[in-house]
Amino acid sequence: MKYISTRGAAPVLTFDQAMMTGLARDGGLYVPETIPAMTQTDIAALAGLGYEETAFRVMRPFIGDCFTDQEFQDIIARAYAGFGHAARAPLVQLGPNHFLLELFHGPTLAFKDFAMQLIGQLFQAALQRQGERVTIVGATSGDTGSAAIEAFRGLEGVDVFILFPDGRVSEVQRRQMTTPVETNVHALALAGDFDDCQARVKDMFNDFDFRDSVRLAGVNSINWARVLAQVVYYFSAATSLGAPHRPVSFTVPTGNFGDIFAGYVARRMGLPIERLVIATNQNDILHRALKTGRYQTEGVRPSISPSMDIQVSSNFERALFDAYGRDGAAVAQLMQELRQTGGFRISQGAIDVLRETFLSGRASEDETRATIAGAFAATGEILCPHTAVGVNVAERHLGPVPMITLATAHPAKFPDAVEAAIGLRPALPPRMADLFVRPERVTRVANDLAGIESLVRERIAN
Ligand SMILES: Cc1ncc(COP(=O)(O)O)c(C=O)c1O
Ligand SMILES: N[C@@H](CCOP(=O)(O)O)C(=O)O
Repeated sequence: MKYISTRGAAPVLTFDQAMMTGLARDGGLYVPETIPAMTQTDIAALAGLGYEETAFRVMRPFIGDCFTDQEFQDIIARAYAGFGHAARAPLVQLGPNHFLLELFHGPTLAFKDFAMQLIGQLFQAALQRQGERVTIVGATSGDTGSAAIEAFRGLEGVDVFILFPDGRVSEVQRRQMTTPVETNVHALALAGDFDDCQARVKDMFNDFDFRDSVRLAGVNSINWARVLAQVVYYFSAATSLGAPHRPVSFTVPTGNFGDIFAGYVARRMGLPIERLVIATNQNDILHRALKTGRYQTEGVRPSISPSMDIQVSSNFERALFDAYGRDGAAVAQLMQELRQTGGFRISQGAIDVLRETFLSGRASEDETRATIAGAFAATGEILCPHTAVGVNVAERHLGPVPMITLATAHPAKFPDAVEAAIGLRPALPPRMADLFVRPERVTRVANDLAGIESLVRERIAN
């Protein structure tokens, strides 16, 4: 299995090389040269299997010969052993033909744990072979950072630097990043928004001198391994509702487009997904792009679903690559236009292709609060604000095909927003009971590439 860049001008890599590389050297994102197909029989055989076995069967064709079957099975087993639910990703019914896929039973209470726990194990195995150190730099609007720190803290051979937008993550998210005591993790509060954090991370990858000298690696969903791990729960959820004999649709609370792109990959592999519905908050660039054909940034507006406060949605590039017939030069041109003018028009052919798979909707702040209140009153289920954005949009797309909305985080990560909607503060699990009394360790940084690079160099030299 080979991996190619969405901009068509970077070296072709194997799975483990693509994983350790992160962003391609032409600025693009790695994708598999071909998407492996699963037959109806392969998919039917997943029904009733445990999550780990499903994960092995779905991901195995993407790995090539980077790991033996036994190594890969052991890696998967270790990755999900710490999850707080036997099913790992349980499905609960929210209403007639509407289901919630609970993805918040991992160690940091968000869907990011599914991928981050796995790539923590994959990195460890790869680094042990190579005997080298790497420097991971990541950008977060709250959840990727805490999941990455949890997965990599204390790991031999790895330093982790996480840039988060100062004052724009929830207190639980911030404390998950700033309270671990391990000296290989570094929480950096940047004066700016998530897009600034993500742009500085990409700048570091595009500064080859810096990139090579610190052996830079990335754990954002620019890393293909992140997306791959998320493909699995689309299969586990769909087969438990009768796939491949019964199609399903998914609604996905969306920001950086990584999670929904994983659903797109599952569909391309043969999983009968009728529609993938993009649910955005008031930062609705993806919804507007689908509706109008123009991808236009507008500046981030802070919301009660802060992890989705994103305008430059990294993985949309992967979807554009396919929609433009895998024409890397065309994608490179769009991305240059985005950098220079803040937007671009999607060609008619490409927007038609995207609309065959994706629908979209936007939930306002009031609609999000009302959805949290409505779901609680009707079912007793407490939704996190991101999940509520998904549920609100999903409710407008219900039909004869079962709809599965991804519940992307635990409500206790966003107690203020939940309390404002239902008057109750959801409790953190007992293992996190002391989160609010642990001392914090954080470094404030300006939105300045050179300053951040020298801080990284200094810290890894000590
Ligand atoms: C809780 C939560 N929901 C939804 C999203 C959006 O996911 P994606 O960025 O993969 O579109 C995020 C951030 O990634 C998140 O943390
Ligand atoms: N919502 C994310 C933003 C980063 O997305 P990623 O999936 O590319 O890592 C977060 O919580 O940090």
